Amino acid sequence: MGFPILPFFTSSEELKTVAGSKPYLGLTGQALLDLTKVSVDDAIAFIENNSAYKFVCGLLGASNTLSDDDVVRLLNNGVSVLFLQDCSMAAPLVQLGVPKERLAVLEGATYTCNFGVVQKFSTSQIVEASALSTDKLADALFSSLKTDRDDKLYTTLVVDTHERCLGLVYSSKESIKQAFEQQVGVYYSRSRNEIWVKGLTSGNTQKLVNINIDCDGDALKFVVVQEGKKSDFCHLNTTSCYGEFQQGLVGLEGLLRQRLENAPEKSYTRRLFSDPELLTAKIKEEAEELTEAADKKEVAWEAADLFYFAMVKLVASGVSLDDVERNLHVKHLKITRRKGDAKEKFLQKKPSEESKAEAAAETVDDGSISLNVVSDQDKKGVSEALSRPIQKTADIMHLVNPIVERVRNEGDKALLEFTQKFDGVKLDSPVLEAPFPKEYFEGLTDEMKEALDLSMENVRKFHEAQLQKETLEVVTQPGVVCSRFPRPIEKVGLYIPGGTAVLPSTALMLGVPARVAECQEIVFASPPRKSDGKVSPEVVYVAQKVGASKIVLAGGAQAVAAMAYGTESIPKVDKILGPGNQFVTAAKMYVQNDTQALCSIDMPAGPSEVLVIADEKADADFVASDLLSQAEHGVDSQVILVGVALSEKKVAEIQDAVHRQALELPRVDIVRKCIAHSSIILCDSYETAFDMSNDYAPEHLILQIENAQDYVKLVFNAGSVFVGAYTPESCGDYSSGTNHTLPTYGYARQYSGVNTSTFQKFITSQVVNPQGLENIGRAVMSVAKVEGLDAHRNAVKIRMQKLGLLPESFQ
Ligand SMILES: NC(=O)c1ccc[n+]([C@@H]2O[C@H](COP(=O)([O-])OP(=O)(O)OC[C@H]3O[C@@H](n4cnc5c(N)ncnc54)[C@H](O)[C@@H]3O)[C@@H](O)[C@H]2O)c1
Ligand SMILES: N[C@H](CO)Cc1c[nH]c[nH+]1
Ligand SMILES: [Zn+2]
Repeated sequence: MGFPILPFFTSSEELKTVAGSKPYLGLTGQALLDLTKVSVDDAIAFIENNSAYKFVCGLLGASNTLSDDDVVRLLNNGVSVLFLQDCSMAAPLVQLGVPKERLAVLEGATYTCNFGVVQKFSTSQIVEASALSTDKLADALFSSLKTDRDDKLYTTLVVDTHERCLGLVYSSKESIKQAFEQQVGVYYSRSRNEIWVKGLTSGNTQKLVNINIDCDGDALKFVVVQEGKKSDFCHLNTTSCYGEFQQGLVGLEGLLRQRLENAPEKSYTRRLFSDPELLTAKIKEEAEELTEAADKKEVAWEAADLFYFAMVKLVASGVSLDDVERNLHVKHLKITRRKGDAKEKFLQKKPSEESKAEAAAETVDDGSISLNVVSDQDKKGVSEALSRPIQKTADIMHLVNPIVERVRNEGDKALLEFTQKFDGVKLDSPVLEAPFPKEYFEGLTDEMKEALDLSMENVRKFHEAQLQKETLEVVTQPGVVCSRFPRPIEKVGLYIPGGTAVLPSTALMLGVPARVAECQEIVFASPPRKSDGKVSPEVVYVAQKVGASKIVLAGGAQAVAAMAYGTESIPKVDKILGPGNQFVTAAKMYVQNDTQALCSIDMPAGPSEVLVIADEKADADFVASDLLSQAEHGVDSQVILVGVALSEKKVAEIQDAVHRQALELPRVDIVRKCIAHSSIILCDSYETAFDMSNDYAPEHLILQIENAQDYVKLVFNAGSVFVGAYTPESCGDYSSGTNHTLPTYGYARQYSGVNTSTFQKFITSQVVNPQGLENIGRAVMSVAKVEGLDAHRNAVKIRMQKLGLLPESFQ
């Protein structure tokens, strides 16, 4: 259950003064810092200097003003959980790499923490530290505590700071109050029937460190430091009421502390304390022996030796095991980890690929923009490298479902509200009707028109060639003619992303084939610009050219919902197509599954990704430029280089080119985050490289290898392939003629990218004449019989009997 009050520190000043003047606040073990007012440095200093507060949380303001770096710094330096006032604040933090369980979102009037302990904090339990007193803390405790004992005492477990049980005692309300006031172990003695200040007579007093309640509120736990000469808890002069503890690390620490004070002059421990060189040598020696130990017994033996000498070092340096454990705890809270590579001098030379990968990895130690390097022999590493940086479906759906539901139920009103919330634009109407007003084309240059026209023409040529117009006809048996004919999907909704970049190219990639397929109504949707609430003139130009009837001025899940269900001003469409971020993709998947929406989608086309297969002959600059062209799309994009027999030198050249080119890009911050979850995988053969690629099923596959065209036959899963050194992926993004709306997340295993048939459906028909019925009728009847579907059978039997194709007596 935890302590029922969360002291709230509302300023840096308060942190310094109140925490010092009210040491009893530390007994709660927890604190919430207002991160809109407490500086990051002060928050970290507070955690470092106040070890009593083991569970320190931070409250982010409704619109988080902390930079990503500050958030990471806080979590890496001991902040356990971030309290969020609004659920929409969670997604960007999760994207940043903050684990979900480290976020407590305000729901109703309660923050729920699921990290370390499961604890719900209602806003009434979050109380300003300056307003708290020992009485208030005790009263809050009493309101959560219960006892079923006749004497109304509370069962109290006493443990030391290593959570080892010292004994079981009882507390009364008065003893608890005194414990708060004095911060020492005060209980209630049942035998003497009076308040019992532990150690008052024996001298074995206790410093009280923490008070806590168990999960169902019927037992207290006091964490204490046993003080006094022998540090015994039990009246039988043993450390605990269950006897002495086993001589583990804590016992060794105690023993060495005593030895530090009184070890005989010539004893070995004394020598160690007074000869730092000897101690250093012993630690190294034992560490080496541990690395060489082979069987379990040997490893345990050598580890114990190493711990012994390490403990001598701790005691000699005045460092306690508590300090080490606190350090481990803060490290456990870190959300970014060091690479963990060993220093050069400790590395033994290793052969071949593995060493190549490690050597290459070492170049990324310093904030440079470079990819993680793994060898294909490292199966776990490869699997991690190829896992996509996306949120779990359940998590993203949790955010998207309420948006879709609200737009579905409240139409334009909800749509306009979400546009204001997520895109920062307040609009009067969510839709722009064709013919589009002149002012929407302002800023469009002739050069841009020409570029768009050229791209549209190439996309038209390639997609028109794909158009299936003819009716397919096959005579399966004499008298049985089967056919299939295409029809355009009537109303299509085309989503054009506009979050971090405006993509008029997507408008043409979707609009042109919709036009080629002769869809009757084309509706565009794209997020409006913050500056003036319009969409870019390039998007409007394409909309006009392909004959779109409307542009929905909205983005994200809300735009998808509006087109799927329709609103007062937006028509419901039959199919939604187009790429987008995780919210857009999740909303498309939602509406596709809702039979009430009656709306299909093209495919899951989420954050862009590319896999480049390169060999030693590849140009490092070309490879780097292709990786970066997809990395700049978004922080959740991923780029992978599979290197076939690459030399160390080549890997270094590529890393160097990535770094150099990235620094020149305006979107370097996005690139940096994308590259952080992107990798180079080193392998020996083209076959292995293609196996890996087929397994990953990338949206884009680039082949920068010798005789690239010959290897296309090895491609089984990919959205679109870019063959040879002079085929950058950007050509497909804009102008070559292929479509750039492609399956991501590995869905290239089962989906094709957008093509002309994506805008069509195919209807089959058949004609059966008497001769045909004679040829297939008996088969139909037999199968219908075995299925027990007599009406099916009758429909054939009646006809065949009238035609005289069956005897009258046929049953
Ligand atoms: N697979 C493909 O074929 C393909 C093609 C082009 C682009 N893309 C990808 O499309 C994506 C475009 O993403 P984008 O973000 O730039 O634009 P977007 O238009 O897809 O998304 C922007 C919208 O997301 C919504 N949003 C943002 N934060 C939100 C939050 N916290 N909660 C709810 N909704 C929120 C807002 O409504 C905003 O309008 C990129 O990842 C890019 O890589 C993919
Ligand atoms: N590469 C993206 C598809 O993943 C499409 C795009 C549009 N503009 C630039 N690129
Ligand atoms: Zn692109």
